[in-house]
Amino acid sequence: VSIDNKEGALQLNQYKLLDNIGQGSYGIVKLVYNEEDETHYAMKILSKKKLMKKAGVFGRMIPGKKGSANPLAKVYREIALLKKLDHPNVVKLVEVLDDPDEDNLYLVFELVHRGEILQVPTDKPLDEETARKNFRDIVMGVEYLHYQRIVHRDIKPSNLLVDSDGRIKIADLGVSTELRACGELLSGPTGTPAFAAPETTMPGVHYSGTLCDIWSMGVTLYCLVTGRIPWDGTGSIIGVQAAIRNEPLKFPEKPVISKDLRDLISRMLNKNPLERITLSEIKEHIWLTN
Ligand SMILES: COc1ccc(C(=O)/C=C\Nc2cc(OC)c(C(=O)O)cc2Cl)cc1
Repeated sequence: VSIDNKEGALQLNQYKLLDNIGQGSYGIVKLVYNEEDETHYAMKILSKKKLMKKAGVFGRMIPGKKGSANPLAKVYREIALLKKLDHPNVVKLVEVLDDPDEDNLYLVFELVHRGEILQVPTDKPLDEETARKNFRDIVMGVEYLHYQRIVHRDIKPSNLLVDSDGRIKIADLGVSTELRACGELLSGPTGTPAFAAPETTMPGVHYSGTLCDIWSMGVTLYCLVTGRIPWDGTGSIIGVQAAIRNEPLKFPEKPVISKDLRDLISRMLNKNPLERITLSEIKEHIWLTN
């Protein structure tokens, strides 16, 4: 990876780095311009040191030594898997730039032109017709990920990107933390507290990752049509988790939410994962089919 400073803009190989377009716990996402194919992309910049800490291994990375228990091997395997994912409602990883001697890892994704679906909180939530169109895309994308044995574990509006023809692509496929293979039971809190299922907040409780994604989709759908999160427990993480576990779901007076949509959201936000609506049941729900 050659880094140089052509006329003040940072250049990585054939990519000219432009504005910051995304920011999160994972790092940053920059708009980049590929001079070879004259196309813009989104480049997510990850720190290997941070990844290693998250992968639970400390100390120095052994650069390129064969067969070494290279702590980033897991991350590289995950990236290789993500490169194979191909679905219209999932962001497309096109290239990974990695210089063994450098701390940064650069993931190049196809640019999803209109960016995040909605900032929360907002006083301009989506109308139900738009939310229905968008949610159909989200359901298809999540169904594909679950089929590929990937549990997202951090579904929320900021990870839902809108492309130029209004279609939704799911982002943050988990490479910034350990791979999510569903089927295996998971434990421990992950993702964003306000969007995390109650069962993930109980210490030592093992839970099914796919059912947690359904919960997060429910919180996300609630956000899309109300502009707010359902439980905000005075802002502290413990407060949010307690509210999610104990407080009943309430809908605001305004905007008015249809009976069918309230029914669907309530079934996705069932605090008991075993009673929660499943993906195939969601696909048959009257709010999505009528
Ligand atoms: C206003 O115009 C805009 C156009 C595009 C964006 C944008 O792309 C933002 C984030 N992007 C991403 C984030 C990811 O993780 C957190 C991943 C991933 O790791 O899967 C992939 C992508 Cl692309 C923003 C504004």
